[in-house]
Amino acid sequence: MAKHWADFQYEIYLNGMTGAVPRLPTDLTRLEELTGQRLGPGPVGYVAGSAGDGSTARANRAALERRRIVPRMLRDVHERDLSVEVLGRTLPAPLALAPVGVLSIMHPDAESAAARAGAAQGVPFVLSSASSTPMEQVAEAMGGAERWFQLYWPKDVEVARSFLDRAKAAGFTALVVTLDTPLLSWRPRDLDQAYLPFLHGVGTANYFSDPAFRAGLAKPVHEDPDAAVMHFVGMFADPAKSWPDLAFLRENWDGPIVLKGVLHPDDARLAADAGMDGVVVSNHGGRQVAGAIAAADALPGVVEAVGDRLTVLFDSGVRTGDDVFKALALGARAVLLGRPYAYGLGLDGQAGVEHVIRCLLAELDLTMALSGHAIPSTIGPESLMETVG
Ligand SMILES: Cc1cc2nc3c(=O)[nH]c(=O)nc-3n(C[C@H](O)[C@H](O)[C@H](O)COP(=O)(O)O)c2cc1C
Ligand SMILES: CCCCCCCCCCCCCCC(=O)C(=O)O
Repeated sequence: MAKHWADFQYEIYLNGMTGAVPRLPTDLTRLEELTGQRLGPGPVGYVAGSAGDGSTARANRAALERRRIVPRMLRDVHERDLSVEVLGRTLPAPLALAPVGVLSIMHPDAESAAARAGAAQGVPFVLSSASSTPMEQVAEAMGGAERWFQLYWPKDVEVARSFLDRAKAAGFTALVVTLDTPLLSWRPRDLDQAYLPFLHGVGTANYFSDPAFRAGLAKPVHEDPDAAVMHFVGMFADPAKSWPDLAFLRENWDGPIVLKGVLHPDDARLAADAGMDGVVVSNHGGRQVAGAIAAADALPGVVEAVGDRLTVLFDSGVRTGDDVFKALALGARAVLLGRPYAYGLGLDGQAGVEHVIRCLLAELDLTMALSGHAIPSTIGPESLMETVG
């Protein structure tokens, strides 16, 4: 029998019989405010902030909230199974932890704690290129659990090749290539505080530990850290890349490749034509193009264009179990969760991330059951109604 994520609800109420209450709110939309009260303005601004005036991040929420679930009754939802097939693997639920860079600004245990939380709950962890912890160390913290590596495609081809080789050797099974960050966007919350952790050598661990990266330095990192930081800034991404360049990744990575940051159906078609395995429909949580289309509004068009050729994943704005339901109804195979787990980490380390995962999936499980769905594949466009305003 598959795990019933909703059992977390019983657990909480039963613990309450001894007077215990959860350490963190179970309404995950409250985590941002709580994090703001407990952590410094730099880290909180960096994580909670968005591009421009925040309109894309708001649009992400609005596009999900505008769509309402149409529950069905008397459909035998006693036994439920939330598992899904993603990139050739069976996941226990349609969820992965999105790549979130520089997690040490939230908690000293950073990516290792978040990865362990994912591993403990069976949820894949996607490690950012811009992590505070080298990929090998995160992999070790996870044991044999499912992990994917997110590539910020370095300008230097030897560093790119080295990242792919290291990720493969460290047991990362899928490559998630982020396309929407060839440059850092205009982020007023960070600009107003002149806050960018990378310039202090935080979030650069994969680079500073990389032999090909180090080979390009005149002096070792510890002797001239500022030069190492500037070397990182110069090679972090490459705005000159175009679609034919994807052949390099296909030649140098033998597992599944997923392109993250796709919003236009034609880009999704180009991804399929380039031999990719999937796309993440995402606007980077509203952090890159101010004024961009909401990710949930982009999802149906991408699914229609390539749903039969590629695995379509989704992120940007997911905060609740019903948001996950809506993304599935719009055609996503699974969702990636961003900021909420970073807040959980900031508030309570690994336990905080596990709390976030368990709340989200318990709410999804209950939303499915109460709407007449025992498995994700029965959820479809007819499960939603789009409302106006
Ligand atoms: C603090 C922060 C750092 C991020 N770092 C990365 C990153 O290194 N690589 C990447 O592909 N996406 C990164 N993202 C974007 C997430 O992977 C994801 O697309 C986004 O957070 C989803 O939106 P949500 O936060 O509304 O769930 C980052 C997001 C945040 C909030
Ligand atoms: C001397 C100033 C240089 C500014 C250029 C900075 C280049 C480094 C940018 C690293 C960005 C990592 C992004 C992580 C992420 O995805 C996010 O959303 O944040």
